[in-house]
Amino acid sequence: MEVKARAPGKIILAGEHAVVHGSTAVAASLDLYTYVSLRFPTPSDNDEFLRLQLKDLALEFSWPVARIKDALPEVGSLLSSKPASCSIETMKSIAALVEEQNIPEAKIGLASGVSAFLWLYSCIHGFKPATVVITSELPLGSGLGSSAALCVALSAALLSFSDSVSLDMSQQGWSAFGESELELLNKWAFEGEKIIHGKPSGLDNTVSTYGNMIKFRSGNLTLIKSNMPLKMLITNTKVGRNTKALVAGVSERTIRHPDAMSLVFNAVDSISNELSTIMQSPAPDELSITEKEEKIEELMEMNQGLLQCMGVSHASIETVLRTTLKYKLASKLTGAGGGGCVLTLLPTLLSGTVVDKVIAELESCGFQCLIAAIGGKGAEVSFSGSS
Ligand SMILES: Nc1ncnc2c1ncn2[C@@H]1O[C@H](COP(=O)(O)OP(=O)(O)O)[C@@H](O)[C@H]1O
Ligand SMILES: C[C@@](O)(CCOP(=O)(O)O)CC(=O)O
Ligand SMILES: [Mg+2]
Repeated sequence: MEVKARAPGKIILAGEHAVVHGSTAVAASLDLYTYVSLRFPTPSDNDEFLRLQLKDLALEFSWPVARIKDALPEVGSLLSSKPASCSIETMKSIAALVEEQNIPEAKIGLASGVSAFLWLYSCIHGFKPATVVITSELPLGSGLGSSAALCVALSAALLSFSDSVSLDMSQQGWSAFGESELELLNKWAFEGEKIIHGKPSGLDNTVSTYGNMIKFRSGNLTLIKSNMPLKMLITNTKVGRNTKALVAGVSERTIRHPDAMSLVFNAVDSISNELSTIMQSPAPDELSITEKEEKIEELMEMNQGLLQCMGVSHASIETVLRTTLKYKLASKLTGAGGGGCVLTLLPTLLSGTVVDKVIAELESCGFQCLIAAIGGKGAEVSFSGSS
């Protein structure tokens, strides 16, 4: 029997970075997913390896399970349903296991994702042989939460075959988790995100777990119930960056200028709260939708200004902002910034011709545009094969 789990990426409408420092953020899931399948060999397979295949990257890693047991003896004693943090010592042993795989230098960013995999796998399944296959529709390291989608999909697949979760394996197609299972897999995913991000807020793994649009502050989420359709253009600048380094940079700036940065974070908090109020207020007619969109555009511009104050904008992001402004469209970076993706609100009454023109101009700069549906499903699983 094989389990396949999927978890969505996300966009942050307001509050990235400030959310790490206790401000409110608003985020929504995307209809782009990371998929993780897990299969245990049968005794006749005589396979004593833990195998990880990154399908779209054409990479495969494998470790004899005895080697993992040797390197991480303390993890065996952790085997429980309780999510646990990876100690600095264990992290060093995991780094050695990853290093042995000789990841090509150009793809060395994957090392943190592979480390998160080893931690989650060995905590939940110990030293059992298995084959894990990962594919993703999300661009990696672009602000759309591929790291969280990976950790959520991994936790979902791993927990589905563990004693901590009981699911109806006979169900056909994708099925959702119950409340307590979602809570558990979100906690495990957060532990994985810690390995990739250093100091995550928990926003990305939470929106990937629960889907929808959420308001998030200090580990607590509120679902945003909105009838307002939001159409967002996502522009990928294709400038690579690393969330861990950008989050650390904002923390360093906060240490240098605590009073100023605290005011910046407070301003972001107000922006996120106002945004969520607008999203949830009833929309009886088209005029008021337009008014709401204008307010959201202004809040996006204000949030972008504050992200510039935090030092996480980038020349490529500024190019997107300038280009969309020519068409009177408001944009802001989404995710950690420093490159990556930019959001542009496409108002309901905007003509298709203008949308085509702005996309053509952005793509002529070498950027990649997509319009994705937001606020959809969270983590799900599907079973196949006979047990
Ligand atoms: N499908 C995947 N396979 C392996 N590693 C992944 C995958 N998705 C994400 N990662 C890990 O997450 C990192 C990107 O995370 P991050 O810098 O937080 O950007 P984002 O979450 O915005 O995509 C990658 O460098 C890699 O280590
Ligand atoms: C910058 C931050 O707010 C979001 C990072 O998102 P991403 O990894 O760039 O998709 C960090 C966090 O909330 O943990
Ligand atoms: Mg990330």
